[in-house]
Amino acid sequence: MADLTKEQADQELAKIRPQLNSWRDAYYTKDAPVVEDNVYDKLYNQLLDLEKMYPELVTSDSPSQEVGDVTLPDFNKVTHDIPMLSMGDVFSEAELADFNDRIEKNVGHEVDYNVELKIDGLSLSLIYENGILVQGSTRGNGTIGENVTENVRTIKDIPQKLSRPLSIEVRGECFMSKKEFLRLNQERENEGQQVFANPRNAAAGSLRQLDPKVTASRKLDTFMYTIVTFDGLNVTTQHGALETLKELGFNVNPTAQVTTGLTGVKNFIERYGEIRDDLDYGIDGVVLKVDDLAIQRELGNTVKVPRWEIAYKFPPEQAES
Ligand SMILES: NC(=O)c1cc2c(N)ncc(C(N)=O)c2s1
Repeated sequence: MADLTKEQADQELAKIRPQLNSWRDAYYTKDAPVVEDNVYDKLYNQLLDLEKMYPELVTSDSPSQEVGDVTLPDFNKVTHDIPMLSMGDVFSEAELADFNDRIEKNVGHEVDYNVELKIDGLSLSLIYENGILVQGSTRGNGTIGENVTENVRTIKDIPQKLSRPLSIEVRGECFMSKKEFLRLNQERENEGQQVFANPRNAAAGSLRQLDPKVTASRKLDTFMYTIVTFDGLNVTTQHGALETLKELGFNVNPTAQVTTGLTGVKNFIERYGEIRDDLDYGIDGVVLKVDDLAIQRELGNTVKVPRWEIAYKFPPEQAES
C-alpha cells in the first residue's frame, strides 16, 4: 500500500475496521460467513499495514486487537476492578426474616426489594467502550477472571454494540437452556464423547473454551442483571437497572418483581419453586436485592458478600429417575 499520510490512513482505517468487524461478527455470531476468507484476509492485511505505519491509530475495537480464532494455550487473565462477589445464602423463611430485620435495623425503615430468579449458570462480566463490546470475562476467583471475549462474541443474545455509545460494565449469568443441553448431550453421545452432567457444567465447559468456534457451535444464553458502572446513565433502583439493561439491548429475565419488605416474597418463592421444572433454564433459588441503589451503597459489603442482597436457595432438584 503506497505510503499514506496519517489523515489518509485514519480515513482508510475508519472504513476498513467496521467492514472487517461486521464480516467477523457474521462469521462468529450468525454462522454465516459473508465473504471468502481471502477477501477478508486481504482487507485485514491492509488494516495491519496501516496500523504498523501509524500505531497511534490502533483502536480497542480494531479486529487486530482481538485474539480471533487463535487457540490459546490458556486463557488471558483479567482483573475485576470491582470484585465479583458471591452472595449469602439462606434456606428458610425464618432466615429470610432475619436478613430483612438486619436491614431494617440498619437503615431504620422498611425497604423495597427487587426479587429475581437465581439462574443456574456462570457469572459473566461484559465491558463496553463507547458502546462497543471490548471484553467478556468469567468471575474466576472474584478478582481475577478469564478473558473469554472471543467466545462471548459468539453468544447471539449479547449485543456487540449497545443502543447508546456508553462506556460501562454489566454483569449477569451465562447459561445453557435445558433444550440445548439435551441436544448437545445427544450429539456427544452419538459421537462417543463424554456427556455433561448438567446444564451448568455444559455452559461452563462451552464458555470456558479455548477455541471460540467450539463455543459458537453451542447455543449459550444470558440473563444480565447488574450495571456495575453507570457513566451516562440515570439509574437509581435495581428494577430501573433491569429496564435500562433491556433498553441497551441485553437479555433480561422477565420475572423480576418489586416488593415492599417481605410482602409478596413468600408467594414469589412458592410460585417459582412450583414451576421450576417447567422453565427452560435452571434456577437454584431466588435473589432478594434492596431495590434502592443508594441504600445498597449505604449498606455496602462484608469482606465476602454484599449486605444488601441474599439468595434464598431451593432444595436441590430431584435427579430425573
Ligand atoms: N453471585 C451473585 O451475586 C449472583 C448470582 C446470581 C445468579 N446466579 N442468578 C441471578 C442473579 C440475579 N438475578 O441477581 C444472581 S446475583
